[in-house]
Amino acid sequence: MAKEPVRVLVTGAAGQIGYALVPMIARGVMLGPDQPVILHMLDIPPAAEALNGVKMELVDAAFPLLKGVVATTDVVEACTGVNIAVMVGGFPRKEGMERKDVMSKNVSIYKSQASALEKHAAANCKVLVVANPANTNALILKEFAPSISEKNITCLTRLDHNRALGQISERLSVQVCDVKNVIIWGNHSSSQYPDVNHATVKTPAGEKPVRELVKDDEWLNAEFITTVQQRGAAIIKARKLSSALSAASSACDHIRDWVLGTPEGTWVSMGVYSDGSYNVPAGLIYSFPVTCQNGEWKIVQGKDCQLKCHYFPLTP
Ligand SMILES: NC(=O)C1=CN([C@@H]2O[C@H](COP(=O)(O)OP(=O)(O)OC[C@H]3O[C@@H](n4cnc5c(N)ncnc54)[C@H](O)[C@@H]3O)[C@@H](O)[C@H]2O)C=CC1
Ligand SMILES: O=C([O-])CC(=O)C(=O)O
Repeated sequence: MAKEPVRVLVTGAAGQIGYALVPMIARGVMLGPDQPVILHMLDIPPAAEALNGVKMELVDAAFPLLKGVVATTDVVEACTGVNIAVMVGGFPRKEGMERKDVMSKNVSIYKSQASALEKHAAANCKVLVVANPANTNALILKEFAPSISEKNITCLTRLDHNRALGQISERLSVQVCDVKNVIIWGNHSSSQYPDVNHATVKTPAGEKPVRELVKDDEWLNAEFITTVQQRGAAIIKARKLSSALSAASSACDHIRDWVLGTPEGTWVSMGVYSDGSYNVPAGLIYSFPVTCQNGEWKIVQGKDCQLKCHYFPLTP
């Protein structure tokens, strides 16, 4: 029997990431090739015409899994009945800005959208915050939507996780799908700590530690880390726009693994509500290694890393 459609909200849907993300969702990249979806797209009134253009293109693309499109500038209409909310709407940072520089612009947006989600989303709605500063916006959303379970509010650090996998794969000339179990600790900002100390590569002789194969601790402890930390800025410098394609793809990875589960023996990085694990103060939204099963994430324990403390002063 065909599955019931899942309603997926994308805020900022007329923007760069939105434009890359909505066709991925409609193609089944986020929720699987047998899961019908109804897309809810929200943007602000000045972007209404562009948003309508995106809706027209979604119709024109004739996606078999797409069972409906709500394109609106009304936050209540956008949030009503949604099962998954991907919060992309906001002001992006430009060249030369840190992510914290867009905080004041984005905080007020997250307050009002939190209330609408709390009142109108489906019970158990899962929320992924992408807009910067992502950890802070997620925390604000949690504050202003107190009845949404803290287990259901997350932020995107999967892009940083994927960037770390990509750097290792390039360095070793191996397939990215053979590299696993990097960890992004902390914030989606330049204070994050990309950690390869538990990461492995699948080789014909079995799984080998990344450090053993790279054989260059100096690179792993310095250039690798700063490359991942600064990758967003490098893309903005090159494109004059933020990393829309990879952010959209990573948002799909984040929700897919959360809903459908992480593969056996593999963890991923997600910004989640800290329960005090690894001495991270409870109540912060912090990126940890997690595994997912039955629609729930769980922090992987016992992967302490000595270097982590250097990155502890959290900046948004
Ligand atoms: N967490 C991550 O890994 C990444 C996060 N980002 C962040 O994602 C956000 C979106 O980036 P882009 O799509 O490149 O920006 P964009 O400027 O192309 O699109 C943002 C969209 O949000 C809309 N918007 C503004 N205020 C809104 C509101 N109150 N309600 C609904 N929509 C609203 C704008 O009209 C625009 O269409 C930015 O904050 C960016 O910094 C970008 C890349 C990676
Ligand atoms: O760097 C930015 O502002 C956009 C972003 O978050 C990223 O690409 O990681």
